[in-house]
Amino acid sequence: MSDGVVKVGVLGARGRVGAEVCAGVEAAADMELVAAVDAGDDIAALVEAGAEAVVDFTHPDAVMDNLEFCIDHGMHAVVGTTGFDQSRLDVLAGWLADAPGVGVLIAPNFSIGAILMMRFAAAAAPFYESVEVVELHHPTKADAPSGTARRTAELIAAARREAGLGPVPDATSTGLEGARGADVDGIRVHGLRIRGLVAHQEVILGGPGETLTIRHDSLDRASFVPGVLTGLRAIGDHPGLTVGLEHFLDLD
Ligand SMILES: NC(=O)C1=CN([C@@H]2O[C@H](COP(=O)(O)OP(=O)(O)OC[C@H]3O[C@@H](n4cnc5c(N)ncnc54)[C@H](OP(=O)(O)O)[C@@H]3O)[C@@H](O)[C@H]2O)C=CC1
Ligand SMILES: O=C(O)C1=N[C@H](C(=O)O)C[C@H](O)C1
Repeated sequence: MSDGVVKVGVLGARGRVGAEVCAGVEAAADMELVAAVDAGDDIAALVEAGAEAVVDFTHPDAVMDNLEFCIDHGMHAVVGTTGFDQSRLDVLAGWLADAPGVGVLIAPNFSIGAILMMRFAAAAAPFYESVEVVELHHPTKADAPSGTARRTAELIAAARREAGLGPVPDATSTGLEGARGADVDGIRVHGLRIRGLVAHQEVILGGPGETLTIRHDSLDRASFVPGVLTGLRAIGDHPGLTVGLEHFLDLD
């Protein structure tokens, strides 16, 4: 980074998103792709290649070991891989406390539209009695519900609490288990897995006589790349743990 060119390593480089990220880094004038690592490769290649910042789009089961390695070796990390609950974030914060100067960005979604969708949903939440989240993805997705849906539900729940709203109305009903989706912080989240889809989400809010639907569609994984590059450009100046790309964007 000293000469203004970030030396980047990518973990999950042969995956659906990782391959797009490699192409984006190679096309960026202020970055150099020094290591492309996938399952079965030696992660030490990142150190040997002199990577300053590492992008991780791997798997929820792999990402913590990868991050421990990166932090131990003084490399910043920009992470799209999902599966981060509070206990994982606490572990990361603990590792980072022993690695001054190292920055890690965890972003549930790198697409600008998804970030705005979450923001709009949180802004609308105090005005509606009812709200549910529906995420729709390709059937080879590793996790359910999506990281974005979890984060959206948490943001909505926080906005409702802040506004003094009670629980969403829902008669205690009997029926098939699962029919009402998952409960994330009191907000119902429904996951659909459909061949042909990429990554999509609707937030449906309702009050007396009206509904508001906020929808975002990632139609191509290229939608995640500009956000990843933004994260790579910013992470060296943000030591410690950052959750959400919105902290590196000028949205106000
Ligand atoms: N935050 C965001 O904006 C986005 C996040 N994601 C998330 O990113 C993750 C990856 O998604 P996607 O690209 O679709 O998944 P893919 O399965 O297409 O790609 C993951 C790649 O990582 C490889 N891999 C697995 N373990 C390791 C490891 N320890 N080291 C290096 N490489 C490894 C896999 O190899 P193999 O197949 O052999 O296991 C595969 O090539 C998921 O958690 C997904 O939810 C996805 C899109 C956007
Ligand atoms: O696996 C995916 O594809 C995606 N994962 C992320 C998530 O779980 O939110 C981001 C986006 O939805 C695509």
